[in-house]
Amino acid sequence: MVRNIVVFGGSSHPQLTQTICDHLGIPPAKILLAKFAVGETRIEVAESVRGKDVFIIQSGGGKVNDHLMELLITISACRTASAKRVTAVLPLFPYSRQSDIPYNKTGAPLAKAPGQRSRTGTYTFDSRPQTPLPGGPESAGLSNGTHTLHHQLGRVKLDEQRNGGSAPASPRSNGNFEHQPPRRSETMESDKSEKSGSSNTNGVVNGVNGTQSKAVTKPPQFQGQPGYKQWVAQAGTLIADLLTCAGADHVITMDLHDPQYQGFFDIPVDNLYGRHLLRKYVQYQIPNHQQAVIVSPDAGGAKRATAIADALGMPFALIHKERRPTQINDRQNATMMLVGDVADRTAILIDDLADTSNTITRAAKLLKKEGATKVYALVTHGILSGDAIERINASALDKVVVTNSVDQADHLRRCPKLEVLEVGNVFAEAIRRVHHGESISVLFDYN
Ligand SMILES: O=P(O)(O)OC[C@H]1O[C@@H](O)[C@H](O)[C@@H]1O
Repeated sequence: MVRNIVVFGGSSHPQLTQTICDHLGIPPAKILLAKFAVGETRIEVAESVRGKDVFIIQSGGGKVNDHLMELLITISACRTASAKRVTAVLPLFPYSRQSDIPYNKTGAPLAKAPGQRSRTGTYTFDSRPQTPLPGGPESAGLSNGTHTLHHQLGRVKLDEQRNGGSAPASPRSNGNFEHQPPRRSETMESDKSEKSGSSNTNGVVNGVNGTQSKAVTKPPQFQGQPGYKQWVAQAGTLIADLLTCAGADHVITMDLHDPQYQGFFDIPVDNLYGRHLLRKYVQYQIPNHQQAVIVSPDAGGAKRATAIADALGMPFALIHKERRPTQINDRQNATMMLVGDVADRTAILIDDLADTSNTITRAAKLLKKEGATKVYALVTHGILSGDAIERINASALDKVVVTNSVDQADHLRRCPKLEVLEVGNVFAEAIRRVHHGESISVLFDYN
């Protein structure tokens, strides 16, 4: 039993809080988690935290924004109630996929404005916004791609003509854009002149009483320039700032989507590894694992997957997500291509998280097509939002193994292919070591 420590659990995962407290030999501290009718979060810390080492357990997933707000308010409450230190324990760190480039399920920045598709045609993640260069695009050597500035402008003009409008901007001879001067229809004359006056060609209005007043010119409408992306939020820094601003002194988490996200914080962040659990599962639960092959479903996860393959001396394969328009042949599944050999082997997909499960189910389809006899997906964070469970049930996946960094009770009921690994003991040990000021590097030792 550890002393002078207080562990609170948010509403995201009460069962994990209980498991952690059981390992620590203390009961979860009393806290009232409620809501006003309007939906605002209301917190009451129901026991003293003065001079105590406080740990607050709250995971991402589910109602992620509510959980985050609940965590921030609880941190703040403990801080103002004179806690000695406040540690936020986030088994799945919310918003960690938005630490750098904005995320959507195709991996592309969320940069398309509604209706922009028709203007930019086959604009893809790999297409760079083309910076206009002096001397025109051709002379600047931009004409070798299919998405040259002129090509895009041509499309814009064509679309505008079809729609009966005019192009939002016209290229000058040097390839730059300029605002078109406001047309007559865009000028708004003063009420008085509208009612009783007339305007001359200089935009000067003659009033009834012979006085002259200037026409009020409507400011030109803002028009995004073709080839430039809309501004998109990068929430990672904001979330880091919110946690520290609320009063967190320390963060404990697991398998951050981007490990470099730790650098966004100016407080210590312990990023525990879920891969130990995944590796042990491969080693002890998958028959003839030495003949199996570890597969990363994308290049971003290759390091994570090769760590397991190397530790167990297993072969490795990679699925390359092709984001550019490409020729589809036998070795491609629409936009996925396998690099490596899985024929007549068990394939084991390793990933940090499954949200919609689109990635792992599509990867499984490709692997079976490439001759894999069985496909496992081993994933640290089983978020499994929306119809992810139905997708898994209908997929070529034989088994999906996740940790309980996110509550899996409902998922387990609905998915016969699902198996859950316990992370409560890992977090309990990290909390114990942090509390006693012991090194936690042993939790990072891989072999
Ligand atoms: O396809 P879903 O399950 O929605 O998203 C999971 C994927 O999105 C990535 O960020 C993860 O690393 C994983 O590869």
